[in-house]
Amino acid sequence: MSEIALQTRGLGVRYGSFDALSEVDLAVKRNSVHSVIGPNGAGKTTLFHALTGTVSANSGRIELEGRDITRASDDDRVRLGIARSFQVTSLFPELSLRENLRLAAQGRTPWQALIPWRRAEASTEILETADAVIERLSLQNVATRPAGELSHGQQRRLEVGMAIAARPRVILLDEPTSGMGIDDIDGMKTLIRDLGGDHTVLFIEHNMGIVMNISDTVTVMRLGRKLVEGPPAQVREDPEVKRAYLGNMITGDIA
Ligand SMILES: Nc1ncnc2c1ncn2[C@@H]1O[C@H](COP(=O)(O)OP(=O)(O)OP(=O)(O)O)[C@@H](O)[C@H]1O
Repeated sequence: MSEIALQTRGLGVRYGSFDALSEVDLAVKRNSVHSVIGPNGAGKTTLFHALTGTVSANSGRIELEGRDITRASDDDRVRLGIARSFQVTSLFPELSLRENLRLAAQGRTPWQALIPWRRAEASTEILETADAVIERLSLQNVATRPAGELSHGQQRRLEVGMAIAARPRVILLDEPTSGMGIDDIDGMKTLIRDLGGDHTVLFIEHNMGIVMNISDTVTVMRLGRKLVEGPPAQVREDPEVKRAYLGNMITGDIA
C-alpha cells in the first residue's frame, strides 16, 4: 500500500472565469499531520471544498488511497473515508457527549442498526468506539453531560471527535483553533498532534505557532497555487514563503 493517503494532481477549480485553484499537486502521507497555510484568498478553503466534493474540479485528479474520487459525490466521499470536522452547530445539544459520538460512530455502519440480530453486537462495538474517542479527547469527566452544556473548547474538541468516530481514512479540519482562548488552543494542539500517530490529518490553520509545532508537512498556498511543500523547518526558511507573507514573521517553535 502506498504511503500516500490523499493526493491531488494538477487540481484546478474555477469560479466563473476566475481560477481559484490551479495545478495543485498535494500529497498527504498516511498517519501524519499536514497543514495548509497561505495568505487570505490563497485558495485553502477552495482546496478543502474540492477534496470533500462541495465544489467540482475543473481539471486534474483527486485520489484517496490510490482510488480516483475526482467525480465522486460528497456523500460517496464520506462513505469512502473523507471526514470533514463537524461544526459546533451540527452537534446535538440535548444529547450527551457520549451519545453524540455514538451517533457519529453509527453513521459509518448504518446497516448494523437495521439488522435486529446484529444490534446488540453492533452497539457494543459502537459504544467501545465512542469510549475510545472520549479518552482520546480527554473528556471522560464530561462524557455524560449534554453537548450544549460543554465549554466552547470542549465542543470544538468534540467536533473533531465526531470526525474520528466515523473511522475515516483522512480527517480534514478547517481552522480548528479559530476563536479559541489559549488554554483551549493547547488542548486542541495536543489532540491533533496525538492523532497524527494513527490518523491522517489535513488542516487549515492561521496560527503559525501551531502549524510549525505539530505539522509533519506544511503546504503553502498563494493565489490558488501551491508555493512550497515540506517539513516546517524547511518551509519557514524558504525565501518564496517569506515573500508571500510580505515580511510578516512566520513564528512558532519547531517541535
Ligand atoms: N463562490 C465563489 N465565487 C467566486 N469566487 C470565490 C468563491 N469562493 C471563493 N472565491 C475566491 O477564490 C479565492 C480563494 O478563496 P478561498 O476562500 O479558497 O481562500 P482562502 O485561502 O481559504 O482564504 P481565507 O484564509 O481568507 O479563508 C478568493 O479570491 C475568493 O475571493
